[in-house]
Amino acid sequence: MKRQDYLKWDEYFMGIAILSAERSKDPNTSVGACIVSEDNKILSVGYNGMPIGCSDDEFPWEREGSTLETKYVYVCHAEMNAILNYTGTHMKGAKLYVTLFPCNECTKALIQKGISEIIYLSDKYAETDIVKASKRMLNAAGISYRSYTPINRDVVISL
Ligand SMILES: Nc1ccn([C@H]2C[C@H](O)[C@@H](COP(=O)(O)O)O2)c(=O)n1
Ligand SMILES: [Zn+2]
Repeated sequence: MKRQDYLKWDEYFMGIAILSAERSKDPNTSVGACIVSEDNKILSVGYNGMPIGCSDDEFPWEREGSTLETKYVYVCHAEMNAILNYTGTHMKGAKLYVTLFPCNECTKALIQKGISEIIYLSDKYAETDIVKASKRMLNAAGISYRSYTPINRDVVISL
């Protein structure tokens, strides 16, 4: 009889998004993303981080202060990195697994790339206009989004 406690697709791909987030240097919010084809092949992964050539040690990670001394104007979002890291030709019909609901800017890019479903872990900024704008665009574009249902299981990786 086959193993019964294998990871189901949602668990596997959200697990990869969570693991990808562990690469982030953001001290407040680590985000991971995993883009998966219609037939459950991983197309790309990403996490939030500074652009290539912009040192993690020199660019700011502050949340508050003058605009140029906060992270927001520099950091690449996990979803944007996942899109940009993809080296294939098309992602039409693909799904996005992401640990935090996409912002409006990433949502525009996800729509334009043909993403058909978003599965997210946290929606902690749901009350912000940024996320409200994302949902408005996703609703208009007919793209579904759903909250990942945790299975309350620990998967331990010893490194
Ligand atoms: N969907 C998102 C939303 C945000 N991010 C990044 C941008 C920042 O590095 C961090 C949020 O920082 P906070 O304001 O919570 O201190 O997460 C992303 O990659 N994807
Ligand atoms: Zn974004």
